[in-house]
Amino acid sequence: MEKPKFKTVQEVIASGEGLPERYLHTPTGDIESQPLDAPVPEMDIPAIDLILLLSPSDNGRQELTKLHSALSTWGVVQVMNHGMTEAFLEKIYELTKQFFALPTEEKQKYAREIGSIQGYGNDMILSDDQVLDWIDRLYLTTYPEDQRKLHFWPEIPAGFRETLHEYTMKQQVVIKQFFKGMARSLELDENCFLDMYGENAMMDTRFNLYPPCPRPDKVIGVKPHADGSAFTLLLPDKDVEGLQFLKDGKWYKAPIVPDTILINVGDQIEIMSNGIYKSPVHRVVTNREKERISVATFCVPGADQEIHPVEALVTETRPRLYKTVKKYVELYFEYYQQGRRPIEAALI
Ligand SMILES: O=C(O)CCC(=O)C(=O)O
Ligand SMILES: [Fe+2]
Repeated sequence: MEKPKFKTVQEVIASGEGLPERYLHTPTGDIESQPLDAPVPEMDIPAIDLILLLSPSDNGRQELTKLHSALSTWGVVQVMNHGMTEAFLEKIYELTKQFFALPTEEKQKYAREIGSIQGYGNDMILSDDQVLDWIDRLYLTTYPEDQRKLHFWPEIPAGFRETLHEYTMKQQVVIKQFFKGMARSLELDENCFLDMYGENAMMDTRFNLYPPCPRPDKVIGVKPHADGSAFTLLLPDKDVEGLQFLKDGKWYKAPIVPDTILINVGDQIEIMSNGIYKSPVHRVVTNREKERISVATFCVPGADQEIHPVEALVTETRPRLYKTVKKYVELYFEYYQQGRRPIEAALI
């Protein structure tokens, strides 16, 4: 059950009352006890040419090898040749910035209702001791179109709705190509992931604002988590770093590569690939001076789809790791706010 809502981060700042205790992390004694703003090395992930992934040429095969290597280690790639122009991506960033810069009363028209995810505001608080994330967000289901709740879709700034619709349709193309590329990189039939993902798959887009934060050493933007999606398309801020991935117990920062889309594997591809492709734990740290913006789209299999390891990836040397799951995302949110990894519930 959701606890009462708290102010948005922008409202906390505007109130001038200082930093509420509810945002402060206390050291736990493990890796998380380092100051959150400790410098970390940059991760070494490739930029993948999306079109080449579907090409039978030698270059295409090399691209598949690159993809396989990145997804089986980091679980993350940057994608180029995704069919969206620099100007179009710029428009999405601008509209996001403009939305969050609107007066509170205007944004509150799209406020999230208690107990549900869609809309403007902050994430659900599920327990009294939940440490709050330094993030305001607008969360919208964008696909299929008949699932849209348009009363949450901002009418101001002008063009927001149309651009989000256009972005959704363009992402659809990328999603299909990426699923096929992943299947090919594992020497599977090109449609095998797409078939499991289902015709009734959904897309949710989350617009994120991380305002400047007075205590980046103790306050986190998004606490460590892995995504519950099949995979996630992310437009990270073009100038301000903050996204970090965990590998072998250490944090690494994601590089900023202009005009690429960052794609990270989510738990459901980890399950479908029988653990070969990793759903990486990641977090967002805050910045003292600069605000940060990002736009994440979660690709979620249809609610009646059974998600399980693809048969061809279960072998004598690689026994089946995961059970069959359905409606994984529902289970996910419960675990996430408790700081637990939902995928553990799917382990055999
Ligand atoms: O802001 C980011 O770069 C990442 C956000 C994220 O991990 C999420 O929304 O799941
Ligand atoms: Fe995430």
